[in-house]
Amino acid sequence: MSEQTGPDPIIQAENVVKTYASGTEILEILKGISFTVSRGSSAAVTGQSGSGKSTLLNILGGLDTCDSGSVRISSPKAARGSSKETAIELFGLSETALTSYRSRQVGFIFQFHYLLKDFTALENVMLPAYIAGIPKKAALEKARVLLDDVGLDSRSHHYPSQLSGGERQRVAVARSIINDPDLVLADEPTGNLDPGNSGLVAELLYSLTEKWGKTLVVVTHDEAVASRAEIRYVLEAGRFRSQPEDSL
Ligand SMILES: Nc1ncnc2c1ncn2[C@@H]1O[C@H](COP(=O)(O)OP(=O)(O)OP(=O)(O)O)[C@@H](O)[C@H]1O
Repeated sequence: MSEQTGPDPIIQAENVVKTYASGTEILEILKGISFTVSRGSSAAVTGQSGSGKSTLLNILGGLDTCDSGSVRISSPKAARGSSKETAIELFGLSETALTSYRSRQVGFIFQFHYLLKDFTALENVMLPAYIAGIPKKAALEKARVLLDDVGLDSRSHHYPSQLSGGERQRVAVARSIINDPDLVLADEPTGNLDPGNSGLVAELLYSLTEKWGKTLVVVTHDEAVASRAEIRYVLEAGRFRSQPEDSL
């Protein structure tokens, strides 16, 4: 177990346990993980294939649930409008509340971009906002600004098949923040890219914290991506190594 405590934690995870059943066997993937991530910081999770990195990220994103433990996600102080802390506990949250959490409070970037092939880059970026109830015109305008920010304004009417791998992933980055989440979770975001495009996407990822004030948790095998994080966690045999590597 390893723990980092910051002044304004956005993630506070305690004793997170996750098992999977495989036939008659119970696989204990996460064996009681505790950690804190400060608002506006970046954290990288590395570890061997199968060590449970995606499982952990999915739990943080409300895409999967843990067997026991606690995962608290707190709201920003400014939004709270008072000094009283408000945090949601993901463990045990209803499916409806989890859906709302996934849609509004967290942005996802995956190894495979999951852009919808029949929609343009602009439409792909705007869709989560539209689905969340923002009127189409306003959602399109927001998407246009974000595509500009990721350097793809000239590609906004291109379909995914007309974009390069790196461009598709930049669209996915823009899409991840269209609903202005505090937290962005990225799972192997450069896993499908050549080194040049990986560098561009890594630059963009870390600008999420530096320019937009987001909190970034990235799972990666890419040392160039992991080395830029403020905190590094290494998953090993269901636990974090005793101390994060290269913590600032
Ligand atoms: N739904 C499931 N049912 C059973 N076992 C699962 C399930 N999902 C994941 N696992 C197992 O849990 C372990 C952790 O998987 P996970 O995808 O979190 O690893 P990872 O560290 O992200 O791996 P990689 O680096 O290869 O993506 C693996 O052994 C995997 O086979």
